[in-house]
Amino acid sequence: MASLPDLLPDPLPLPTHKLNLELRHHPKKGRGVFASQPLPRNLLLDVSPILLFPHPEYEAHGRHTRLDHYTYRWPGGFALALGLGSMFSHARDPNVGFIRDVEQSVIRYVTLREVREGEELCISYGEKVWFEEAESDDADGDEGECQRRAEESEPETEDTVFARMRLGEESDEK
Ligand SMILES: C[S@@+](CC[C@H](N)C(=O)[O-])C[C@H]1O[C@@H](n2cnc3c(N)ncnc32)[C@H](O)[C@@H]1O
Repeated sequence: MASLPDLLPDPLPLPTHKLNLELRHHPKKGRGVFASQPLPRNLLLDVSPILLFPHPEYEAHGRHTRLDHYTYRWPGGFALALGLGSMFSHARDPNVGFIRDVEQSVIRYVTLREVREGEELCISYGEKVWFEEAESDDADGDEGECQRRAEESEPETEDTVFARMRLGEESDEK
């Protein structure tokens, strides 16, 4: 996950996005989404359409490929978030929550608290992840941090609880 072709610019600005965000490469995490501007809490960051792989097709093919690092559990199969949705790194204390909208076949990503300029935007993939979690001070120090120090975090309330909708919450596999 860590390799990035030499010719790709890093960081890569996302000028067509309405917010000032960019993709940055981390040696252990691979690419992730960073805020290039301060963001308020409860801000809709992205509405990512999903591509659904029905169970039989996924079990026969997708499960055995890199796709399996990206998919969300979804009624009827597994879903790949198109666009920014597939680029968010994992954090145990995420600053972004996601809501699966099954009817519209999209996932909405919303900030759970204020985000500083330069902070990484992370969701929670769940309790059990399938990779060795990179420490926030591995490479970028504070710049790569998804988590604020506890004293700076807002207390969890009912409207932040959707961050607990884990990627693969119904499964032991993810
Ligand atoms: C949904 S993808 C995220 C985008 C990915 N980083 C990329 O460059 O395409 C999930 C993968 O990112 C990596 N990853 C995400 N969060 C991580 C973390 N906190 N520590 C280490 N690796 C992480 C893992 O390799 C994981 O399988």
